[in-house]
Amino acid sequence: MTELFEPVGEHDWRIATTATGLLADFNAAGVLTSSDVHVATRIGALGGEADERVLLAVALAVRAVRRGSVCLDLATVRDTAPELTWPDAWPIEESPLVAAGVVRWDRGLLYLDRYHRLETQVHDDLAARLALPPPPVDEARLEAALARLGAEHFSEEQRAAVVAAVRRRTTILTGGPGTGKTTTVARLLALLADQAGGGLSIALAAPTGKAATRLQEAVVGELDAVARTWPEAAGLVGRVDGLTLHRLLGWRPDNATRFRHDRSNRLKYDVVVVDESSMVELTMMGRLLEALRPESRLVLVGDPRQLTSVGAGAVLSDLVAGFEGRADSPVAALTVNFRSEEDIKALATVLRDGDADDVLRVLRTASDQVSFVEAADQASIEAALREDSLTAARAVWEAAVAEDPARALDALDRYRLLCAHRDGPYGVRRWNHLVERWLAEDPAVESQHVLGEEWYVGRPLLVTSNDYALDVYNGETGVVVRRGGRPRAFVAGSERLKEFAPGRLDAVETMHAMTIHKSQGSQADRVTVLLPDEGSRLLTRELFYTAVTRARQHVRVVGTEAAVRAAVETRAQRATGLRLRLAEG
Ligand SMILES: Nc1ncnc2c1ncn2[C@@H]1O[C@H](COP(=O)(O)OP(=O)(O)OP(=O)(O)O)[C@@H](O)[C@H]1O
Repeated sequence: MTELFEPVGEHDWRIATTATGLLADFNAAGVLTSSDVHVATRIGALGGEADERVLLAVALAVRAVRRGSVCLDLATVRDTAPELTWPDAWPIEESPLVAAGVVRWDRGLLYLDRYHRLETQVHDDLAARLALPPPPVDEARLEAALARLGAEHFSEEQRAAVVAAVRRRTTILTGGPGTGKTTTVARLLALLADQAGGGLSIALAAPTGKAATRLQEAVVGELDAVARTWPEAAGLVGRVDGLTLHRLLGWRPDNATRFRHDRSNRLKYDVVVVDESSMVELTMMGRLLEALRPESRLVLVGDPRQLTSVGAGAVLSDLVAGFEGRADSPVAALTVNFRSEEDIKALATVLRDGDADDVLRVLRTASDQVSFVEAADQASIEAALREDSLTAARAVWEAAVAEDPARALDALDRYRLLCAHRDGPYGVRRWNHLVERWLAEDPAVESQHVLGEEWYVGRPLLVTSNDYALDVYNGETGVVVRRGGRPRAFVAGSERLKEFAPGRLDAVETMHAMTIHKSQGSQADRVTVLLPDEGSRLLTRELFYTAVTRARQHVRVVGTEAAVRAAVETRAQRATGLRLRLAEG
């Protein structure tokens, strides 16, 4: 799908007034922004390249990175805007920019040098890990430990996955929600600790604080379950550290892309598990791989069908596709969903297969787990959303005025309204305002606490960036709760509820509604997915799949048939070379 902007006049900031020739044409047509043009022009000037076709390609490569790709596929780039006049040839190979290493031409893909280095590093570090001799395994011990894990709640594919993972230093454990990834990780840790005789240092990491907290809690809970048949298991595993990837690698105040741990200062952990790996961008994967000791174990866990990272790359889905068919593939896939209701699973399956008619059929089949509200105009959408959103907000508010933060946070996890956009008629901002208004108008609610007050009691919160000083992390959720007559903010942390004077938290948003991107790594009992209109450039199959799979008991889709079709038929495509490199291995 084309992403173009409509210049609003000759002074539009997106128009590069100094551009000429092809760059000016593509800028005026809204394909390139002025910053794409300026970066390409500057690179051309520094590298001695004046051919406007090469400069156009460089500007398109800058644009590609801006939109999440790692490189530019020149063979297909014309599809971006077929109506424009494109060069007949791309004289990239002879360009002095390639000779100088400013850009890279590799397997028919054009890279800015930084991304080429990153992608190559990720590939090479992974390849080096796979080439190491496998870790020693005490087979008799493994067999005895497997017997102690029992067979209950332990499927054949889960067993196969843990056994394969014990024998490898690197494992990629994939599966949709509820397929037992966390259960499998807990059992794997028990087996590894047993092999080592205890004393393993274990990090459970995730891209967001919320996901890291969830992983840690779930693993500890699963180890308790394991203790029913193997009482020593939890003691053998010992302490597990749940932390964000930024924290694991050692965040540095002076540098946003470098960390304290790197190739010269490796991580001390024996085992590093990374959950929600689909959200890990190429840069972070590169930093993680270089910081691991070669002999340590790495377990990447995630669902490759979910939305990719915000930053460039699609690492998890590249790894899964790139290793397909390779004898040394470290991928272990879990396919059976044990948690969601049957109809939600059916919807996720047809979405994965990508037939819009099937998706519509499942949506329209009567079910108490899946419903479809076919609504196009704002009044009908508001009418459809009001009751559930208000009921959920009121439950949070009631617990908050009752001075009960734990109940308020629990109420927050019962329901989620998900939007694709932040702004506009289908955006989080508008729906947050609407729910606040409904709450204020509700006779059961003390309205003075809602309208006109930033820190009103019952305000649900979403933390939007890591704050190491306050110990709050991106993705964590909270509620403003009354305490001693005053509002206090409570955020759910890994081990405890964290309490703050409200004004101290600055990177928070109201969370009556949430973007689908931000919802990754969390689930709620009931989920409403508000689809934007079919022209939205955010509408993709991956987005829709991610939204639907957040629901445990009920998912309601609100939108039009055209929007459903557009979502199912549009793939979130990113150009990367990682899967090609891996497939060649
Ligand atoms: N083999 C099994 N038989 C029955 N129930 C199972 C089995 N494996 C896991 N479960 C249960 O299914 C639920 C989901 O498991 P788990 O949380 O490990 O999945 P997950 O893949 O980590 O899900 P998510 O990514 O959504 O958190 C849990 O309640 C777990 O106890």
